Amino acid sequence: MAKSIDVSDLDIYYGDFLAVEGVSMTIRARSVTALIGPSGCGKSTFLRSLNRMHEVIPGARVDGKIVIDGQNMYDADVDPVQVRRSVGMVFQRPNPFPTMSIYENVLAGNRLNSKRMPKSEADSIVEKSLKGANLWEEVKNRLNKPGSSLSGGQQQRLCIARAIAVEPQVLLMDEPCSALDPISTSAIEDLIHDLKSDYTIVIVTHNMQQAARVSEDTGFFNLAGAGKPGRLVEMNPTSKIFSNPDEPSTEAYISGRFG
Ligand SMILES: Nc1ncnc2c1ncn2[C@@H]1O[C@H](COP(=O)(O)OP(=O)(O)OP(=O)(O)O)[C@@H](O)[C@H]1O
Repeated sequence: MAKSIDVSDLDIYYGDFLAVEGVSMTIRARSVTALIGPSGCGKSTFLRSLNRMHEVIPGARVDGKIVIDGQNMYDADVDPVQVRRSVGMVFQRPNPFPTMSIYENVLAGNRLNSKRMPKSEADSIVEKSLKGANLWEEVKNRLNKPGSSLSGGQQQRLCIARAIAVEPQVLLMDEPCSALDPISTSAIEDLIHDLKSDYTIVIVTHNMQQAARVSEDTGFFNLAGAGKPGRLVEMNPTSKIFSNPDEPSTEAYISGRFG
């Protein structure tokens, strides 16, 4: 079940360095939220805080709340491994396990999480996930070939299949198309469109057209100045951000005047 996410007063640190300050936003369930802004304003840092990947960096921490389904993910009794299971992530560069088969790549998260699984159940997860990632038809006859035998765009769809195989509630995507050609990018964008009926999706992108094409809501992050933390300047429906934003700096950024 897709869930909405309520972020309040979130500060994100690397040691003493405050990288992102005072973010509050609601990310709607079953919709796509795009995060845009100039380099270094903290988009990826914020994204990683949404599934507690940020804290794997020594000294990294957050203050504030991220509530999913009534539960603050940063409460002391919440297991970060469980959070990462329910909030999946897809990275900039496709990162399938290169020597592992396509079949085993899809199951990698399930194998980590669970007990032994009957072959029939594994087969059905693999088929369902690859269908969900729009990759099944292309690979169904070569499931035992290595993940590295696929094209870059196929590898990224394989990573999406791996992420959805554990049935997360939320899917985070950090510039998922930046290493892909336009045709593969278009396939991933179509896939994002299909996936949003089941998942809450948050995507970081440098590509304004992509944000406009795929998302319902957009958050614009910016730095108040050199050495200052990144902040969420404006969060609004994507159509408004790209036609009539509230803030002059959003307008300046989307019209290419900086960043
Ligand atoms: N592992 C780290 N340790 C210390 N500081 C970091 C680390 N990762 C990022 N930062 C700093 O945090 C700030 C935000 O970086 P982040 O990568 O989140 O920005 P971004 O908006 O995603 O940038 P880009 O668009 O270039 O990917 C930057 O000042 C960056 O130097």
